[in-house]
Amino acid sequence: MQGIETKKKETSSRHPLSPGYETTSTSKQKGHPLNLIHQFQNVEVVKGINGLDKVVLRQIRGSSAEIYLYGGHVTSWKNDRGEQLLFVSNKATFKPPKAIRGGIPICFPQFSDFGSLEKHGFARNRMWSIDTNPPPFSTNSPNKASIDLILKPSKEDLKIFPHSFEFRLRVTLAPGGELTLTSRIRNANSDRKPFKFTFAYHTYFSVSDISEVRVEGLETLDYLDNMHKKNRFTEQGDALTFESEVDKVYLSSPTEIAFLDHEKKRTILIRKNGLPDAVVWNPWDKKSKAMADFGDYEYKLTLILLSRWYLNYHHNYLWLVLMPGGVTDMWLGCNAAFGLNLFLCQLSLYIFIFGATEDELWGV
Ligand SMILES: O=P(O)(O)OC[C@H]1O[C@@H](O)[C@H](O)[C@@H](O)[C@@H]1O
Repeated sequence: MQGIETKKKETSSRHPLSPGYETTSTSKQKGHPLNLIHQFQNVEVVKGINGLDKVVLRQIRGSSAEIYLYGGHVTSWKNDRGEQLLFVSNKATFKPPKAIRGGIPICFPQFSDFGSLEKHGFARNRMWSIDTNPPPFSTNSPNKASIDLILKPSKEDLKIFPHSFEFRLRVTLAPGGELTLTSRIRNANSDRKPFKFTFAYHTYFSVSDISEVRVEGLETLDYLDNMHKKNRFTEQGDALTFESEVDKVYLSSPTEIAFLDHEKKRTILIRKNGLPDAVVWNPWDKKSKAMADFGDYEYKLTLILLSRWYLNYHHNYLWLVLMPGGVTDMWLGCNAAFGLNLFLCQLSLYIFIFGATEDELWGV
């Protein structure tokens, strides 16, 4: 009884994009702020696991995506058949300060443990906020469901990373179910100093069985093998398949990578921009057992494919340097298609590209 009353009170007093808000007939009344911002029509903010706020994006044909404000973390991406395309561990804690295991963690301002910050940086375990007044979309893409999340450093963050920044994460779900994440990072230092950072989308995809998966687009590339002292090798063969632990960093990887799941008869296409490295990681059985928030056999159910800015050439890694007032965009688009015919998928990818150019994404 108490709970119901509280919810009523909160719902009526809150902005439609604030936590706890649900789309009701009342919210659709004329003049309601929700009706004034077209791109918010398919957006809902609800309570997720452990009471954490999450944004739900929906498309009319049935696809959806979920983003936790904790970490600016995409935890769900479903196609119009309702099939989950991302992996989240059954053991994921959804409890700060631990990052959520699975989905798409954002690694910023540091990738891995190369630097003085905590591993993979702090963005994945901070609370992000919703920007209710984001830059507009251009008129020829009115049907995208989209949310802009913002992360700015707290006083505590500035003690360990003394740079003022604004990180805008735009998550977009197109009518065909394509998911796009765009990260716009701005240097807001008032002392006019540049800062440097590394970055990654640490994407955990859901697969039927890792041994049934083939990755295309990385063959013949040079890679650094994290399992062999980061030594440099050249990939041989047609496509990547999996039969043991893998942790490889492909250098200068193409903007398009695909993986095919034979059992699910599904192809996922990944298109990235501003992210030259592609990391393929699967902990396999031994390492899985050592991770408290990862099931012993869940390595079979996920393909972890990171798109990152890091460029580690035998430890002489390059940071991305951002000048004062400067911005940089890095985006990742994923599109799921049925069947294992890459040509057909590329066709749909190109439709996707024309449907979501960078300019269009930012409405410029
Ligand atoms: O457990 P974390 O901090 O999420 O890191 C997961 C993994 O991230 C990968 O990027 C690294 O290559 C692995 O070595 C690491 O174990």
